[in-house]
Amino acid sequence: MKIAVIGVGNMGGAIMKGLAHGKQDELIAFNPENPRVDKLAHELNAQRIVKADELLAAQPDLLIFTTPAPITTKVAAQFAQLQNALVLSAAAGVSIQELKAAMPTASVSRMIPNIPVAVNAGTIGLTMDPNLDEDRQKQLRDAIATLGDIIDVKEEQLDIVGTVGGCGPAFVDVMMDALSDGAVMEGLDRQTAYQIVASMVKGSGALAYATKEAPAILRDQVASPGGTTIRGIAALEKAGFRSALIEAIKASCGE
Ligand SMILES: NC(=O)C1=CN([C@@H]2O[C@H](COP(=O)(O)OP(=O)(O)OC[C@H]3O[C@@H](n4cnc5c(N)ncnc54)[C@H](OP(=O)(O)O)[C@@H]3O)[C@@H](O)[C@H]2O)C=CC1
Ligand SMILES: O=C(O)[C@@H]1CCC=N1
Repeated sequence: MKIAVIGVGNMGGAIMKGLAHGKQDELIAFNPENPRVDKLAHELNAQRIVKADELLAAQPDLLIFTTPAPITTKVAAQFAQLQNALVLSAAAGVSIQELKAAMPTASVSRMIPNIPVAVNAGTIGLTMDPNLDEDRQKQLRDAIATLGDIIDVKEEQLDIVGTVGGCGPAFVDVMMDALSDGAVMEGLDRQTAYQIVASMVKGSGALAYATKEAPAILRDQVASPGGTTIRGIAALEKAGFRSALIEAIKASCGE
């Protein structure tokens, strides 16, 4: 499949890296002049295109929009004449209706991915164009399957899915940074602290994902009676850790 990523910044670059691991696609990096994008395209063996008319001529099968949300419909309008291409937008908060106004004949679907797609461990909330026939739905799903877990959601659920799944890695990064600081304060060297913390988060996520247990049940399995963990949990409660995370989700949702 010929896949053009439109806007090769943090998310577009992560998607390109994840797709490149699959190696079965022809990738196009569409972005204004930028040496960073030239370098990435070179590393991933992707075609580099700067001008809209060149992208039209290349006739991609799938356009993935990872442009800044406020300009996405304007950018999309440049490709309105592309026939038969699938369109998948990752722009947070830009509706299918708005995108269809910019590309009236295109089939437009939306997703909210997250940065771990770069290592094929992403979480992707997907709202498929309801007018796509089964073959085309399969084509689109197969095109992004290698990037990680795909969770089908209604468009109105995409914002909250996007917040938890899309912004979530940054919240976890803050937590990992703080845990590493704590370990360094107790004398561990920083690099070892980062490795331990990343491995621990990976394992905790894998266990929760595999067992589908409520996080509270998993927590109770760690916190031995009279042990060290419950003391740490009490300290987290005192500092308002859980409340801070709930507030973070609310703030990211615009409340
Ligand atoms: N970052 C994330 O984790 C997630 C991001 N998203 C969505 O992805 C989109 C991009 O976010 P993010 O990657 O963080 O942002 P970045 O700013 O890192 O990337 C945006 C990219 O778009 C490029 N760009 C700017 N103008 C144009 C244009 N006219 N045509 C083509 N490309 C253009 C920029 O180029 P240059 O820098 O060269 O100017 C840049 O490479 C947003 O819509 C966001 O909502 C969704 C889920 C998660
Ligand atoms: O920060 C943002 O707006 C984007 C959307 C989800 C994650 N990053």
